[in-house]
Amino acid sequence: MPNTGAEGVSGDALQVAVGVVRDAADRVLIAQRAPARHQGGYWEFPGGKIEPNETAESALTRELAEELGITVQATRPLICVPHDYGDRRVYLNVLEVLDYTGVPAGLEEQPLRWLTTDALDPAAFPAANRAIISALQLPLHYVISPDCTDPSAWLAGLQAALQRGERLIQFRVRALAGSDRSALAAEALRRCHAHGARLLINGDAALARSIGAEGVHWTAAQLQQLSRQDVLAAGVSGGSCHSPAELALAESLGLDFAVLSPVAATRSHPEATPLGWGQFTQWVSETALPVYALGGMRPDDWDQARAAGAQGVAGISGF
Ligand SMILES: Nc1nc2c([nH]c(=O)n2[C@@H]2O[C@H](COP(=O)(O)OP(=O)(O)OP(=O)(O)O)[C@@H](O)[C@H]2O)c(=O)[nH]1
Ligand SMILES: [Mg+2]
Repeated sequence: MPNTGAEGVSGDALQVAVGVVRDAADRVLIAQRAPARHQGGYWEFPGGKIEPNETAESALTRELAEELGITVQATRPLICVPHDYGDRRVYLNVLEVLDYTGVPAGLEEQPLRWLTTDALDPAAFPAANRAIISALQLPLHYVISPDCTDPSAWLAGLQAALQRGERLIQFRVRALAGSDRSALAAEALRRCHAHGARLLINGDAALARSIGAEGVHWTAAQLQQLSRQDVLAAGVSGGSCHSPAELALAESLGLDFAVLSPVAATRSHPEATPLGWGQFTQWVSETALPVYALGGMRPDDWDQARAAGAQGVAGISGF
């Protein structure tokens, strides 16, 4: 996992290991921080400071034994979140606990709750946790639609993706205009909702609003012109990024996630120089946002993307 321990871009930030513990009903465990502690009163995911000789996983194993009385057996990185509280800079290394023994109990008298990920309200958590909650609510795949010349073939492709289990779709249709385009978007949204999937409209907040889509996918050019109000009004916001500066802008605008490309060479953008996983990992470690890897990705590449610090993979062909 990127940037665990005292080295790297996080500088002198306090390194913290944070765990997402699930029950058999797939609810996640949260605990309330005592009033006198840093960010006291807020709810948190259990965890604590990483000692100098520990990895994020070994620190989490120790903290969850101390705080909850459980034994962690297996973890997987979810997201890393750098955050500056003003009085303290933290770098949260968030791990999903895939397997544990024991029954979690509040051994430090902290109140505990189990919630579905949909029920997690960022306002109840420290500010850094907004990114963790976004990551928990976003799937491993982000499907970007191909352009549309034949609406019935296009809809059949969408239907196949939904039937395969895809749950986050970007409507990226530029070859149609006017009522043809809005009718296709409305039909796409209807089909998405029939499968519990969310639809983001590429570059067109007005269309998203008029059909009631979940949100907008902003182009890199649009990010340069946007305000935080535009982002708030859009619902769920994703954005296209190609550099650390664009990732920082997306984060400061309050987007929910970013897509960083191109990771590998692609036919759709032959002129662009691929980042490779090394550059990708470095840049992603510096942003709090969940980031999808785009460019030459296949659906099965999600675990390699996760290991590089990504939320998952995005793509058009093959998805
Ligand atoms: N455990 C945890 N810490 C978080 C979360 N979000 C967040 O910003 N933090 C910050 O991470 C820092 C370290 O966490 P901690 O206070 O649990 O550390 P710890 O268990 O070692 O506690 P201690 O200070 O009692 O020894 C705190 O500044 C806390 O505000 C979260 O979801 N879980
Ligand atoms: Mg703690």
